[in-house]
Amino acid sequence: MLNRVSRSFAVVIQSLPTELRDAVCLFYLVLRALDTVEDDMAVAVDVKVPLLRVFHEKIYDRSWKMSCGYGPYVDLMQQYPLVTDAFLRIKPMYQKVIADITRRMGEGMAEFIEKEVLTVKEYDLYCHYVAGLVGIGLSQLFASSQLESEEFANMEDLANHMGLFLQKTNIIRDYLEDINEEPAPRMFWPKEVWGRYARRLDAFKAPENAAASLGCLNELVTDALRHAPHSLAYMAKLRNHDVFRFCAIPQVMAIGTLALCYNNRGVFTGVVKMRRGETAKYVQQLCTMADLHQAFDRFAGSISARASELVNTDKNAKLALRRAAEIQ
Ligand SMILES: CC(C)(C)CN1C(=O)[C@@H](CC(=O)N[C@@H](CC(=O)O)C(=O)O)O[C@H](c2cccc3ccccc23)c2cc(Cl)ccc21
Repeated sequence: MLNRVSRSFAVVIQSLPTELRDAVCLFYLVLRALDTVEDDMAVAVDVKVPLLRVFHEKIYDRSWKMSCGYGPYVDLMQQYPLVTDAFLRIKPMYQKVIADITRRMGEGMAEFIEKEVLTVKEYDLYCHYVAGLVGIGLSQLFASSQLESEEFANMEDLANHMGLFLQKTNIIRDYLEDINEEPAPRMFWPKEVWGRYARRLDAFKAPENAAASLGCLNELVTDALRHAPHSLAYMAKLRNHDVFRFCAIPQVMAIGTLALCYNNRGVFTGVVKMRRGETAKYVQQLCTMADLHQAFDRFAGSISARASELVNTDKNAKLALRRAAEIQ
């Protein structure tokens, strides 16, 4: 099931120590199911909101399943009792972490079903709900398994930054995929930012708005870079090699994707993704904090180089230079 819903990440989960692998795998599948409910536009709001809020109880109910979702997730939802059977077999202390995060995330998603992301504060709050909480839950699983120290049971701030870094990168990268979504695109770019560059968010697709689209894109990439030093601080505390790789690989992919996106019109015309060859290289060679700093330095350096060329035309270029310097 896991292999069908994720590509490279499934490999990374499977390299976790046995003690954690099943718990993290189930955490991922429970979150995927919750995300499938949130994303399914065919589910009426007055059904979806209560379901998001009660989902943390459904994950204990062997009879629960649902016909919703798209692509590989339809199977996941139809065969959900398989996930529940496995969930009920892991240790109760792991079940509790997963259920508590699912409850907090479901509440947060329900809050945003009928609310647009307007301010950067709401942008951070939405990303906290859908990704920051994942980091908080993973940290609690790491602590409970005793593969990492007790301090991870209570590291909400740094764990939250880990999630925001990944989620903001996805939101920035997926502009075109999200804006072309039928029937109603759900956009998460904060209006407080894009509203200073255009009257409508879809205006960035038009070539005549290229300069405005790049100004907005660069500001959002610069905002996402804010989280990188905290992600590095979080990962520096990890002691288990497999847990470190599990956390570090998505973070390196994220800063690599941000470097690719910076000042790149490709974000508005096609799909911007790191090449498989490049990602494979990071999956192989990422072992130590030195490797991690080297990877972050490389991508932060690439953003610095381009930002320094924009200092005279892009009002955020100086801030981008400062943010990148904090990382190097
Ligand atoms: C929204 C998200 C960023 C949390 C999704 N998320 C991640 O992005 C995956 C990576 C992933 O799914 N990559 C996709 C590629 C892609 O989506 O572009 C793949 O198929 O390889 O990693 C995260 C993830 C991994 C390790 C540590 C984390 C700390 C805080 C928050 C999330 C953390 C994840 C861990 C768990 Cl348990 C559940 C979900 C996630």
